Amino acid sequence: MSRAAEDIASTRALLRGHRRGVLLAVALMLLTLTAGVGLLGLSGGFLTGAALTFGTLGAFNFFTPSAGIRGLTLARIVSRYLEKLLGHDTMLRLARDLRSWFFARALRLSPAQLGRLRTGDLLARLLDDIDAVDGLLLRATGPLLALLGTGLLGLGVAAWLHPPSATWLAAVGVALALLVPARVAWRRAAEETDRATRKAALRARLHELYEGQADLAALGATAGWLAHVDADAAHVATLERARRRRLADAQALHGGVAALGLLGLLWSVVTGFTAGALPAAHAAAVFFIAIGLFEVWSGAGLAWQSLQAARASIARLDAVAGAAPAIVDPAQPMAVPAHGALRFEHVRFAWTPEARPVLDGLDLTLAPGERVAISGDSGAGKSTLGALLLRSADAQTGRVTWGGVDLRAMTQAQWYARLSWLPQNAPVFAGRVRDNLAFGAPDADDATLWNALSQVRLRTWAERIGGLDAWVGESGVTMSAGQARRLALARALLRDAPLVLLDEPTEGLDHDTADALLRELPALLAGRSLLLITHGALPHGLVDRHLWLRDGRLSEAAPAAGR
Ligand SMILES: Nc1ncnc2c1ncn2[C@@H]1O[C@H](COP(=O)(O)OP(=O)(O)OP(=O)(O)O)[C@@H](O)[C@H]1O
Repeated sequence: MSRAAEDIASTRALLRGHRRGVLLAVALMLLTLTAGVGLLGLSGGFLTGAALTFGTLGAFNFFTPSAGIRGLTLARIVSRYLEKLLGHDTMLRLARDLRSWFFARALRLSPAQLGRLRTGDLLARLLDDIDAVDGLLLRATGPLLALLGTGLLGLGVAAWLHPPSATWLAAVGVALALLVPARVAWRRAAEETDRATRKAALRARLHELYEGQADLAALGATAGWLAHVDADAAHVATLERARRRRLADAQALHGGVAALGLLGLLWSVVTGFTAGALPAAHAAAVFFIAIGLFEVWSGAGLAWQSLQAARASIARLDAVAGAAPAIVDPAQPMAVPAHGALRFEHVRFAWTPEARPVLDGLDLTLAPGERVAISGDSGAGKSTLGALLLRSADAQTGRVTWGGVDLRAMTQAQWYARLSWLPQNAPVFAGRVRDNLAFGAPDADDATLWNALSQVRLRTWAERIGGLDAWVGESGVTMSAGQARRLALARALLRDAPLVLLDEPTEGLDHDTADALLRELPALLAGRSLLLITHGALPHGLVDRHLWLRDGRLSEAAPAAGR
């Protein structure tokens, strides 16, 4: 792609960027089809002419048509070869660019925006919908243009040889051009959208079956889930069958109309011949051109169907890729100090316009180097506060500032460089221990990585499994929950950022390990500010202030027992 992927606003705009390759492939397609039809017409005319002048070959121009046949044969072979080569190359480039573009556009959206989509649905857009779209130009619009072009050329030659036959042929062509799309595509847009949506739902359900396999098995719910998968699959199969039936109907319709068309044409050329208006060789040429055109036009049904499917998929891709991101970088970001106080000023935030505000007039100041813990009932809004800090969403009123600069006045990259974060469900990635530690601090040497492991009490574990280059499985399957949590904590602490946000850092750890880690945390932070979200009891001296989140605001007073 010549432009930055994320600047292209729609699927069609991205497709337009490939128009040169596509136009060339369509031109080659047109040349191949036209050479095929021309070959059939010329051979038919030539054989008929040669047969009728049998024994008087001296009077028959043998050389011009046979040179034409050789020329068309060669042209057809070469253009077909180039068309396949170029067509596939263009399609693969389109598929590549569509995928990276869609991915880049989806990544611009905030986690809250993306979170509204099921992962399986996103996957379906990335795979099935892009499959339907990458062939749009070469399976749908390209062939339709080529069929039209070959048709017009064929009709032109027929009109030159015998205008009445060309008129009849054009009438049959118009009938086919109306009847075939009417059968496969007319008023089918909603069905194509439904088919794409159902396929995505099936993929999402299968993805969730795979992800939740252990829980479903433990709850004895696998059979029920599989029944849903079967029902979804049956629905998709019904839609696919209906689609294939429509295509088969259209082919049958095409065959019937073409057969009648040929009979009519035969009558027309025979009449022309017997009236002396049409030499036999020309009559045969017109007849064979018609056969060639009907053969070529038989691809129209599939092309129309592909066009409909691609349109539905374009709409699905644009629904994600065309969405405006909730968080955008300012055009002229302000300079941001390396260190400063973090401030929430009268922040009010609701996840949706209809929902009650989770944070309602919240104020908080975290001085440089200060350590503050925030607790509250489940659902009180602690993670929401973290989400605003991470800019997954922005406050509806009030503001969050760092060193006096509103977070919205700086770029996300500027802000993230100042923040280190341990989320509640911190991922462990399939890869080496080293990879899992170092992606927030890529320049850290081995000694620093080992030190980080020691700080979170994972050194012995790491030595036992083979050191920094040992492999850990996806989602930490080769680790205990506590080990995975500590690995993620080590990663957060390794990052050289002035503000550390830890969301339940000791979740999953036994009491003694948790207590020891928390006691050591101030030394590990080495003067960095800490915002600690926690449910648990805190050892003395860990934080400077312990605040409670209730009714959307923070207060120093712990809730009364029994609340
Ligand atoms: N992405 C989201 N979209 C819509 N609503 C959300 C979202 N995240 C949280 N909420 C809602 O916001 C409210 C506060 O949730 P939040 O996760 O911030 O609470 P919490 O204090 O962190 O709870 P817990 O201690 O159980 O983790 C809840 O009512 C929750 O349903």
